[in-house]
Amino acid sequence: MAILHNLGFPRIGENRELKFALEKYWRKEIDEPTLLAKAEQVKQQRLAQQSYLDYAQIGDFSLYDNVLDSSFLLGHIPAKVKHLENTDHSSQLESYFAVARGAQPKNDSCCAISAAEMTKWFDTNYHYIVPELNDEVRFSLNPKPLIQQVIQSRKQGYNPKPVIIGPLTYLWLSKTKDGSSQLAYLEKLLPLYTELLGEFAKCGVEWVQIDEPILATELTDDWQWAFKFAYQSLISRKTKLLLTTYFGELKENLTLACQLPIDGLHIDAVRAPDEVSRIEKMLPNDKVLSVGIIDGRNIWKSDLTAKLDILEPLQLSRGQKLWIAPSCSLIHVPISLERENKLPEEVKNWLAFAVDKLDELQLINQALLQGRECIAEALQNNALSIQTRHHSALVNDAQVAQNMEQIDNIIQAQRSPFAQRQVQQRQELNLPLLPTTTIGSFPQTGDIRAVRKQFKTGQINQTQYQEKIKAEIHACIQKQEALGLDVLVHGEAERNDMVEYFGQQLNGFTFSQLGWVQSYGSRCVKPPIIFGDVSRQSAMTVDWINYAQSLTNKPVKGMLTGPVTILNWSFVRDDQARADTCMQIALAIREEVQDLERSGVKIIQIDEAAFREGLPLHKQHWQAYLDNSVNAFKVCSNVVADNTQIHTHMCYSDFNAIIKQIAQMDADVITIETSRSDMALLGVFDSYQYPNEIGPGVYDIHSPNIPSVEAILALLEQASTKIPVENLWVNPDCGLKTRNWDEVTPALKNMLEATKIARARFNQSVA
Ligand SMILES: Nc1nc2c(c(=O)[nH]1)N[C@@H](CNc1ccc(C(=O)N[C@@H](CCC(=O)N[C@@H](CCC(=O)N[C@@H](CCC(=O)O)C(=O)O)C(=O)O)C(=O)O)cc1)CN2
Ligand code: MET
Ligand SMILES: [Zn+2]
Repeated sequence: MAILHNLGFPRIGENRELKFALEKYWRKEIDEPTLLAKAEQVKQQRLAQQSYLDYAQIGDFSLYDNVLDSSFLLGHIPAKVKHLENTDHSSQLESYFAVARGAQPKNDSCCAISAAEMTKWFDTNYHYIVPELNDEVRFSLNPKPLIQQVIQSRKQGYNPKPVIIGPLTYLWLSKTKDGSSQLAYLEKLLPLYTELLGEFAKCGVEWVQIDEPILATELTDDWQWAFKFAYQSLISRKTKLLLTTYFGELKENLTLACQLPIDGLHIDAVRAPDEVSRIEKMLPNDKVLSVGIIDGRNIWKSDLTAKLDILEPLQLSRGQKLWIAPSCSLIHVPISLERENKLPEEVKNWLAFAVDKLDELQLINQALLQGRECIAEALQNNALSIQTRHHSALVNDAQVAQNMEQIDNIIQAQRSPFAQRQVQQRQELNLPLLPTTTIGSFPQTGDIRAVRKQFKTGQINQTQYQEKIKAEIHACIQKQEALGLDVLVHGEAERNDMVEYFGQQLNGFTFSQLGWVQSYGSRCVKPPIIFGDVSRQSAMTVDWINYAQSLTNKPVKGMLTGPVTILNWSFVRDDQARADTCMQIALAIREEVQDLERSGVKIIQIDEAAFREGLPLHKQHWQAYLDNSVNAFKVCSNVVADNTQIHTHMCYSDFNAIIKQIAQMDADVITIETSRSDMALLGVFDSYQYPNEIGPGVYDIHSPNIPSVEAILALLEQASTKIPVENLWVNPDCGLKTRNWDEVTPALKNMLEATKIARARFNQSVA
């Protein structure tokens, strides 16, 4: 028998209770105790859902983000929010949310607090709040909230295993403004970890889970050395340390990980199956080997027989020291299949969500304890379900296979050089210097969602729904005209989500009803499930765009989501190469691009928001991913005439390593996220002399703060030092769907005002 444990569990609540409570709290509709009571209910619910595990994780719950929680645990709180503490009550919630979301000035204070930077958690669609390191940093441990949870869970009869982010991963995720090494802060940080482990020991904690996922990335010598140094310094602790790695192979860090002075090592046996036996040999026998055997990143049922084939020999060699768990935290998958009643039965039988995965773990453990015979029936059913999936008629489409044969030819096609296209597009569009636009979505108001819900539940019919959405589009166009934007959008009111919306109209996709996965803070997504060959049924966006264009003389952008993003934000079939699924999607989007162009649309935006996030953690795999991703974009875009302008949009991206490939995509205009990082990202576009047009986001849409004219102007000035003014566009960071109109209207007004001033200045300097 092995020890069963988990690394992390979804925290948004089965009915997204936490999301709704947070948003009510932010709107000041509920007070802090009510929010905390709701959070407590969700915490209890998730503990109960995992009650049969040998250890209960404590500390993997969070009100916003667990990296931000770590910052508060370590007393690493930006100076700009410190004045919010020590007010009338002792809670840190106000400063906590101020870091996460920014805060508006109060009557008595001067300025708005901008939100901290947010970025992607490794190669996932989860976003964390980036800790900022500077000379002012003074760490000071604040263990109370965590310790209280440990004590409480023990009282409830659980065996708590606190989860913390390890010191190296914490620093690696942090950012120094001047680009100096984060490792300079390690010595300051380590005593806090020692102290924290001491606190855990005092309340009888046996095991602490310490997450160091950066061991699955390429580490330079100084980081490798820092690992040895750091864990050596934690050696005198009284609790045992389970060091967890996940999301990939350890590769050149494998020996290091096996030799660290820790008590147990968790490895991702799903993404790095070939390393398991090497690690088993290298990891000293007195240490726990925790095998992440169930896929925490995807939703397919495990092949239990194959899993047992891996685990049984390990059990023989490692005995009591074998632990089993999902490969990584389960926050990346939905909670439970049980209440899903609209999935096609056949497909549902192929799936496992978080609690179903823990059930699989239990079955596996039973077989390890009593032999496979004792779960013979379960194994048989499992094998049957795996088999039917492979042979199902739902999965394989001969027409798609035939279309895919053309793909190499399609990729070869070339548009004219950019300089030539630019001339034609300028004639065609006749836009002013610094054209202004937005990224696509406008506020998804409660009203719009309520109408969609009414349509979904049959309270209104399709015509009524369409009329309502048309009215929204109409209002949205009018507002943009009133603001004076140059290139308009229809606003995406008809889309529940930029990926789900397309998936719903493509063959090969299916959807859960309640399969929400946290993306950041209170925001969730319901990733589509790609189970079969993908193809387009009919036009997906053309009527909406044409309707919007019929209302204005300004150009309206056609708005599509690109294949790489659809792929990266879906649960993807694991029975064929991801690259092939990606190309199938690309062919479908290409057809849509053709239809839009034929209908007279002059600008088509193909969003590749998740382009960077899909980059493999190891460089060795980059080339294949990037080649395929660039080709997929070309498949979508190289079909249009030179005077049709192709835009793309990317967010949260560190483009340094991939600028060459972004240039190869050869979009006529790219809009990117830069404002939270103060245009730092633009340096790379400059040094590479990125030849095409660029719209660096001039304000942060993830914060409710309204950017001032001066702030926008300053960013524009900064951008103009890196990018030729003739090639600059002016736009927000990202889509506006998460904001409300009271935030959007004044923000865009300021953006346009700043543009006016900038145009006057730049026109002068050009003349
Ligand atoms: N897939 C994806 N990933 C992404 C992004 C993205 O846009 N999509 N953007 C970046 C940032 N991440 C984001 C993720 C989610 C949201 C977001 O706004 N999500 C919405 C849900 C969107 C959605 O599907 N909405 C449904 C409505 C779902 C709903 O809650 N309906 C209510 C009823 C209406 C209500 O009371 O709100 C219900 O069923 O009970 C719809 O419009 O139809 C949310 O959490 O609130 C924004 C950004 C990166 N990753
Ligand atoms: C996360 S990228 C968002 C792009 C999309 N067109 C929008 O404006 O919402
Ligand atoms: Zn975006």
